[in-house]
Amino acid sequence: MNILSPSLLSIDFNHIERNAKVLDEAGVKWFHLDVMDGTFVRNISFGPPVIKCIRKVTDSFFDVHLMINEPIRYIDAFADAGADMLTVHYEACKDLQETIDAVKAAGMKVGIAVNPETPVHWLEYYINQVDMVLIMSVNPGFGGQKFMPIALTKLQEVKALAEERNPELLIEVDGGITVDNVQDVLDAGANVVVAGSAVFKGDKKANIAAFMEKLNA
Ligand SMILES: O=C(CO)[C@@H](O)[C@H](O)COP(=O)(O)O
Ligand SMILES: [Co+2]
Repeated sequence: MNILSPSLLSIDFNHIERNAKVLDEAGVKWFHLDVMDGTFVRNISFGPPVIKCIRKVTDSFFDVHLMINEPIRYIDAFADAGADMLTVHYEACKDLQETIDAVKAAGMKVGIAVNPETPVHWLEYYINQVDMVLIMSVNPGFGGQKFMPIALTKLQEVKALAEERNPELLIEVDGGITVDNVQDVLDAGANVVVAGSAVFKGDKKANIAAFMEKLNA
């Protein structure tokens, strides 16, 4: 069963309660929450206080994508805000092992995110310690960018590694995913698909239904 994780970066925050309800009713079980610090990426989004507010309007699984330097500093704050999983960037952690251990110790699931230009061979040291690997298919920082095909090769590499060492691994892909290219990422090994603009532009319900059809085919 593949998972759709809509990126709330593209949601209308003026009507967060109503919009969260639309997602829940459309069968969405995960919310992808993009946290940006203006330093690791050239954009600032939101942090724990906003996540805490969203937590009040939904029981969905909170898949929190941390695009922040040294995320280890904020693990307890995100746990308190209601995060279910923290995904930290390989490129943003001084000590990845210590960060993974700290997320687990705080009672959350843990993922590692990898930028488009970062290779994935080193993942073999961590793959059986984490719940998810996130392959970025755009340079992180902004929604609405074009999908980078380099992600397909990396998804295949992660899938092969996971089959050997962690068959339960969630493999997420994030950036530029649409109903037209989602099949390619599923075929390459993704089982969790993030989509922001392709979900929230236009008719949300129809967009989600179109994604669900492909994800559950
Ligand atoms: O992490 C990021 C961007 O850095 C993503 O989660 C995007 O926000 C997804 O948006 P689309 O590319 O689907 O519009
Ligand atoms: Co993201």
